[in-house]
Amino acid sequence: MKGGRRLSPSRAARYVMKLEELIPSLMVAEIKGNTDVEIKGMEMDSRQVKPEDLFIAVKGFHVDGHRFIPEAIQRGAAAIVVEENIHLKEDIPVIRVPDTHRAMAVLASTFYRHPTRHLKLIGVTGTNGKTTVTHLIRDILQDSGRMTGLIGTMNMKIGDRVYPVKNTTPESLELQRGFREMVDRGCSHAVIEASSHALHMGRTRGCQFKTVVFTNLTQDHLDYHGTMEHYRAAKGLLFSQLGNAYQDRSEDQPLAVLNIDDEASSYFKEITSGQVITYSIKQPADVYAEHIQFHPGGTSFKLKTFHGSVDVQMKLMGTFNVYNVLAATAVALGEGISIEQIRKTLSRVQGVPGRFERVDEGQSFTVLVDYAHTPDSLENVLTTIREFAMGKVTCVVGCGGDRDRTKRPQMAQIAASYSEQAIITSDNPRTEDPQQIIDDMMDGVNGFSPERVKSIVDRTEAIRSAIHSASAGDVVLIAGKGHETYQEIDGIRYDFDDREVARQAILEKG
Ligand SMILES: CC(=O)N[C@H]1[C@@H](OP(=O)(O)OP(=O)(O)OC[C@H]2O[C@@H](n3ccc(=O)[nH]c3=O)[C@H](O)[C@@H]2O)O[C@H](CO)[C@@H](O)[C@@H]1O[C@H](C)C(=O)N[C@@H](C)C(=O)N[C@H](CCC(=O)O)C(=O)O
Ligand SMILES: Nc1ncnc2c1ncn2[C@@H]1O[C@H](COP(=O)(O)OP(=O)(O)OP(=O)(O)O)[C@@H](O)[C@H]1O
Ligand SMILES: N[C@H](CCC[C@H](N)C(=O)O)C(=O)O
Ligand SMILES: [Mg+2]
Repeated sequence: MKGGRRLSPSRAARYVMKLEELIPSLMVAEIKGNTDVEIKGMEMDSRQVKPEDLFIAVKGFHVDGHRFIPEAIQRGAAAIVVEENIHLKEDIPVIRVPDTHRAMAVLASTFYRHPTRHLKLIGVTGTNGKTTVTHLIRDILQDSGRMTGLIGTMNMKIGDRVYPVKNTTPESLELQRGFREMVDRGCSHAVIEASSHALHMGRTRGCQFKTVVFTNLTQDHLDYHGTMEHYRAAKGLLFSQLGNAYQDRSEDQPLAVLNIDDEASSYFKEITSGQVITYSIKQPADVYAEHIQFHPGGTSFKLKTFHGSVDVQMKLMGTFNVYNVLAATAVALGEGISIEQIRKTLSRVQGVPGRFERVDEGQSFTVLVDYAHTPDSLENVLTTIREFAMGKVTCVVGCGGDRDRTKRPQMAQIAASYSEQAIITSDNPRTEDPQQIIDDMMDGVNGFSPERVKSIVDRTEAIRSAIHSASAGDVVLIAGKGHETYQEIDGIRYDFDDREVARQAILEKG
C-alpha cells in the first residue's frame, strides 16, 4: 500500500442514476417510499456516505450494517437497501432484498454501466501464484500495446494510477468502480485475482469474465471453507459461471485455462462451458515446458504451444514460476499475442516485490524475502533454494493469527525438513496470542533437535538471529510476509518490513 494514492477510483467522475432505474436489476422483496430520486454514489460503509448516496446495509462477520443506517441518513444518504424489516421516521426510500451483499454486486455493475461488458476481463484463482500470474499477464498485454488494469493483493493499478486495496479481491463496489475507471481511461483488458473468499461471498457477481485461470489447489483457508471440497467448490464458481451473459460477445470465446498437473482441474473442466486451454510441465498439453534448467540467476526452458515453440530465459526462479509463466502464456495466446512477443516480455520481467526478492547489501550470503504463507508455497520455495544453495539454509517463518490453524504444524515441519535451521516466529498475530500460534507450529516439529528448530516470538529478533548466524554461501529465507509493510497485532498495523529489518541486520553484522 506504501506509495499508493490515498484515493479510490470513482469520485472524480461522479455517476448519477435514478433509484428506479436500479431496481429492475434486483430481486425485490419490498419497496417503501418514492423511488424517483437521484443516486450519486453507493456505499456499504456508513462512514464513507456522501450526500445523495445509496447506503447498502450488509451483515458482516463482526457487525450488522443495519445498525449504521441512522449514521448513513445523517450523512445524507438518499436511499437505503436492506435485508431486514426496518421502520424509519425519515421519509427515505427503502428497498428490501433477500441478500444485500449479493444484491450489491448487481447494483454496482448496473450503477457503473456494466463496465466489464466493455473490457476483456481475466480472472485468476488458485491457492498460490495468483499475484504472480496476474502481473505476468498484465506485463505481456501491456508490452503488446493493450492497456490493462490490474487488481489484486498488491493494489489496484490503472494506467499510472495506483490505489491501495484492503482485500485481494475487493468488494463489488470497489471492483466495479475500478472497472469503470479502467474503461474510462481506455483500458481494453482487466486482470484480477479472484480469491476463494470473494467468489464464495459473491464479490465478483456482476463481472463478465472472458478468460479464467486456475493455478493450483493446496491447503489454505480451512478456517473459512471448512473442508478442501468446499474450498475447491468456491474456486469452481469462477469456472461454472464463465460465459454467463456473454452471448452478445460472440467474437470473444470464453476461455478456461487449466493446470492439468493439478487434479482439481478435471473438476473445473467438468463444470465449465468455456473453451479449455491446458498447461503442464509433466505431460503434453496445449502449453507446456520442456528441458527446464535452473541457473543461479534464473531459469531456462523450451516453451511449447499450439502456436509454435520458443526458448525462454527468464530471471524468475523455480518450477512453480514456470507454471506461472505457462498460465500467463496460455492467456496471452488466447488474446492473439505472438509467442515471440511473449518471450520478449518473459526475458525482461523481474518478478513481483516480496516474491523471491533478494536483499543485497553486498554480503557473502543470500537473503531472500518471500510471501510463502501456505505449506505448498513454503515447500516450493525451499526446494528451489535447495537447487542453488551452497551452504546452510535458515528459514524464518510464522503463521498468521485468525487464519487456518491446521496449516501451522505443517509449515513448521516443512521449514525444519528443508533447512538446516528453522526459526519459528510471529506473522500478523491479529487477535491471537503470538506464543499460542508458535506453540501450534511447534507441535509439527517435536521430532527435530533444538539446534534444528527454535522459536523467537519477536520477528525482528528472529531475522537478526538468522542473519547473524549466516556464513558465506548460506541462504536465509524470510517467509510469509513478502511485500507486507506491517505487523498486525490486535487490530493495529505497526510498520514492519522484512526487507528493511533484514537490510538493517546485514549492515549491523558488517
Ligand atoms: C471475513 C471477511 O472477508 N471480512 C470482510 C468483511 O468484513 P466484516 O464482515 O468483518 O465487516 P464488518 O466489520 O462486520 O462490517 C459489516 C458492514 O458494516 C459496515 N459498517 C461497519 C462499521 C461502521 O461504522 N459502519 C458501517 O457501515 C461495514 O462497512 C460492512 O459493510 O468485509 C470487509 C469490507 O469489505 C472486508 O474488508 C473484510 O475482509 C477482511 C479484512 C479479511 O481479512 N478478509 C479475508 C479473509 C479475505 O477476504 N481474504 C481474501 C484473500 C485470501 C487470499 O489471498 O488467499 C481476499 O480477497 O482478500
Ligand atoms: N504456482 C505456484 N505454485 C506454488 N507456489 C507458488 C506459485 N507461485 C508462487 N508461489 C509461492 O507462493 C507465494 C505467493 O505467491 P503469489 O503472491 O503469486 O500467490 P497468491 O495466490 O497471489 O497469494 P495470496 O493468496 O496471498 O493472494 C510466493 O511467494 C511463492 O512462494
Ligand atoms: N491473503 C492471505 C495472506 C496471508 C499473509 C500472511 N502474512 C498472514 O498474515 O497470514 C490471508 O489473508 O490469509
Ligand atoms: Mg495474491
